[in-house]
Amino acid sequence: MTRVGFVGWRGMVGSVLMERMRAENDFARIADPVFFSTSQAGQPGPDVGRGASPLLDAESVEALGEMDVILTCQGGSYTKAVYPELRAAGWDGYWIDAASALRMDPDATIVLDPVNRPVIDAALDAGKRDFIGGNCTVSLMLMAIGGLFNAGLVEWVSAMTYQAASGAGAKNMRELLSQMGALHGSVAGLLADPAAAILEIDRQVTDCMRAPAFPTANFGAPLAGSLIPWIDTQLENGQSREEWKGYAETNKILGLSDAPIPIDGICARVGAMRCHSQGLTIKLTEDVAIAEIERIITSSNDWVRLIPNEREQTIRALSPAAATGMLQVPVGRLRKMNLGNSYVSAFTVGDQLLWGAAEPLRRMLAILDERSS
Ligand SMILES: NC(=O)C1=CN([C@@H]2O[C@H](COP(=O)(O)OP(=O)(O)OC[C@H]3O[C@@H](n4cnc5c(N)ncnc54)[C@H](OP(=O)(O)O)[C@@H]3O)[C@@H](O)[C@H]2O)C=CC1
Ligand SMILES: N[C@@H](CC(=O)OP(=O)(O)O)C(=O)O
Repeated sequence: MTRVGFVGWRGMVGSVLMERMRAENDFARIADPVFFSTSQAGQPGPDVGRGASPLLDAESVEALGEMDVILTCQGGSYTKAVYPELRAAGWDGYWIDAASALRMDPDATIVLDPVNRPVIDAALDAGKRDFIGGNCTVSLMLMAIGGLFNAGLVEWVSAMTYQAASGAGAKNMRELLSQMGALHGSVAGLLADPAAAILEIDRQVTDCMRAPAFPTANFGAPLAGSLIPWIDTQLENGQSREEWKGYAETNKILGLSDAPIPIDGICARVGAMRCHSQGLTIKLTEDVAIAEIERIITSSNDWVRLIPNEREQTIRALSPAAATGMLQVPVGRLRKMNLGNSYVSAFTVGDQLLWGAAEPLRRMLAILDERSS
């Protein structure tokens, strides 16, 4: 690959991407990595092994138009503003994007290559140029149980999610910690006294959480010590946009949009930092033994980790505390449900900044390199 332009590289998702690219020595494969910024043009860019060059203006269609590939983690507003102008100016390079803006565009492909490499290859063969990372919750669900979909064993899925603060952005992660600190601070004296009444501690914590001074500017509601059962905007059918993405994006990723598999559930924000968790009810197309389901899941990609459905292993390995910062995607609590033999439960956890955001983009760049060499 010759000229690859990076936009949004210093944000939260972009920083994770940079870390991963450095760790995998990806920059060695790029002849000319070029770094852009919407706010710091002219300042020194990152040194990825060739010294630091000045940042270019991320809003300059002329400078962007020089790139063979543009990878952006800058966000949907940026994509909506810059992408149409760039294409209108005749740019026909590859556009790789973390934002949702272009995902459902008919010409765009949602990338999650351990699950949909054939869909990506077919799009490249057809001359497609837009490759977009999927919604974090969807990508993590498919990293966990994509094998069952690809084996044709899924009739429908209900996904109940427990999503981390990071999905809402860096400011929200800070706000979650501020909320935690405020709650602790409101009862620190009582906590130090083992004889203090727990119901008094609880009353003061609740008062703190409901007080106008409690920091909720970003979430709009308390998250620490509570949860928020709504993510993203409201649709007319009563779904949240995050819930809608579960159906629309899963089927697009799998190339099933003509005969979509029903997927629905409720998405909730919880006080985890950067790992999304999901409790899944899977209706199988046939009665398959749990051992066979486990075999299909474990053999579906190199990152999924089966956690036996036992208490000790589950509480040790199937949690945001265990999965954060890891590329492995643990999945467990697999069992047949009382609902009938073709109903299986599963619980999965994954780092939403890795497979949920940066990793599929990094790998798409590697696929372009692999196919060009
Ligand atoms: N957060 C998530 O979980 C996910 C996000 N996405 C997509 O990625 C987009 C970016 O998300 P995210 O990385 O969380 O956004 P950030 O707010 O962390 O970063 C976005 C941009 O803000 C600018 N910026 C301004 N001040 C700072 C600062 N102090 N430190 C770093 N950057 C700063 C940078 O652009 P500049 O250099 O131009 O000023 C940066 O690229 C989202 O809008 C979304 O579309 C996709 C999947 C998951
Ligand atoms: N909406 C996700 C994060 C995200 O950025 O999703 P998307 O890439 O689909 O906009 C969350 O809050 O957890």
